[in-house]
Amino acid sequence: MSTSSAPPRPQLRHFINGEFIAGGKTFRNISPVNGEHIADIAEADAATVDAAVKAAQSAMRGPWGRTTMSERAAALHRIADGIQARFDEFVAAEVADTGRPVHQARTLDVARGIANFRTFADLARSANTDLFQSESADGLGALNYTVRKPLGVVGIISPWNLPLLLLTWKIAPALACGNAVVAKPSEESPSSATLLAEVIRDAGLPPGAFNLVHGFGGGSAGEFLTRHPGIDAVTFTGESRTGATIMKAVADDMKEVSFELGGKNAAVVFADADFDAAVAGVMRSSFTNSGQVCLCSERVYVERPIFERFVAAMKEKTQALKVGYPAEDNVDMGPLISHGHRDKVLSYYRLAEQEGATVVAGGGVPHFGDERDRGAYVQPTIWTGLPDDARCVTEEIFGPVCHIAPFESEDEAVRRINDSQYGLACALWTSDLKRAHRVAPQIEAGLVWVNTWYLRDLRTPFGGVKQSGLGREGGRYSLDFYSEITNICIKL
Ligand SMILES: NC(=O)c1ccc[n+]([C@@H]2O[C@H](COP(=O)([O-])OP(=O)(O)OC[C@H]3O[C@@H](n4cnc5c(N)ncnc54)[C@H](O)[C@@H]3O)[C@@H](O)[C@H]2O)c1
Ligand SMILES: O=C/C=C/C=C(\O)C(=O)O
Repeated sequence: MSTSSAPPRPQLRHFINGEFIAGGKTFRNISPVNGEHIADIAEADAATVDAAVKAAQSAMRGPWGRTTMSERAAALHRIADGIQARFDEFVAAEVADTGRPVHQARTLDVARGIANFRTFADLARSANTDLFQSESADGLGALNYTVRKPLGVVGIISPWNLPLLLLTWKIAPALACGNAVVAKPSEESPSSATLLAEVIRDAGLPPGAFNLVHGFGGGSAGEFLTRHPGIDAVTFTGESRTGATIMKAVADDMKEVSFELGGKNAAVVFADADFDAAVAGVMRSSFTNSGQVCLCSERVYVERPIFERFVAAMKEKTQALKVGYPAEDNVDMGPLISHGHRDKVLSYYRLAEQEGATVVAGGGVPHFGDERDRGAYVQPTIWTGLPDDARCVTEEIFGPVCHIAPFESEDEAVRRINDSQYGLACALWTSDLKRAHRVAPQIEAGLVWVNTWYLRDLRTPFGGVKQSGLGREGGRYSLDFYSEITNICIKL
């Protein structure tokens, strides 16, 4: 087809001080479904990031810095209304960038984008602060109370795996607490963030309250943002090693940081579990979003008496997964985010065989015989037979793959689950709730689900331990992170 008849590709621009601006350099947005060039994205240089930070600082000195909590809550609800009104456009944006199933984009990604704004609008409006009636030497006492004030300008850096969900998970509380924001989405998933900037503009936030810059990490927009002296706090979601790099970048300025990092999460299935529920749950926690969720289970431990039966059941269901186009009926899995990420995942597929794995299912690339063969698809994969110290059992792969191993006792399972540099999430399957209450607190992780996975109450603390993160966000934990808290003592 002649390119002259092809529709013009979208040009995705930065959003600074209430206006969309193009940058000098651009980079390509490539579809992971068929490898086509679908958009061009402006790449922010240091001057562009500086303009965004200065716009945010100016907003803090202007109308946005003088808003009340109620005014901000109303603004967040208007943003949620705006996403709702353009729901299908947000779905299309997420699907174009990531190739995910349309039904997932609808029921998870965009739905949570709306929920994030509504949750923090309501939380901010209803949140209390502390008050203590204190004793004093003269017996007359004192009152101690706290006030929350904005941090100032918050730099938000987000990943590509749940683009809108994870970006709004940070933007909503940051704005609710009265901060101004400069956000940089992943270079792999710029589209829904750009649409969000339109919605925020149309919701009437003052210029500079929210700013969006596109680009890469080191030596590009991400690093320019974290190193900018006008940034008061950085909230980052991404790989652990990136978190360490950012921590070094902000150390001299002692900026507040919140890190949501990598994981090598375990699922543990006891023999007394509801077998079918556990199989269905581990299928979800292994293959949702092509395994590209930080909470996914790449390590599965199954109590010996049901191990063979469990592996057979997982094999059957994994081989039955429908891998295909985002809009196909009943599609279970789309491609990975990019050809580069696919090459990383396939390198682990090869490594597993070198490390001695038994490939129970998958292990390669599906063949479609059409344009999808130019996409970033891999087969959902199951391994057994690897030792706990195998790289495929210790390193985060971030793809549709899990290793299943048997265990003999509860104590052994806990020891092996905790033998990891990561500590983000764990899914525990048992019908014995005394066991659940006994085992869950022993797990070195920020999040433990029992007889479910990725059931989210946005008021709860969310975050990881060890290499999986620093701090907690969610509910009042977000309000505390995105606020400066002052304690005031009044002598009576
Ligand atoms: N714990 C969580 O809640 C959570 C959630 C989602 C994803 N993740 C993790 O994120 C990773 C996948 O996402 P990814 O590949 O986008 O991660 P990544 O670390 O490669 O990139 C994340 C973001 O950081 C930016 N960045 C990269 N280097 C930077 C630097 N030096 N300075 C500033 N910014 C920089 C990128 O441009 C991107 O916007 C996985 O490890 C996954 O476990 C964790
Ligand atoms: O890929 C990681 C998913 C993180 C999810 C959240 O932060 C959330 O559900 O709020």
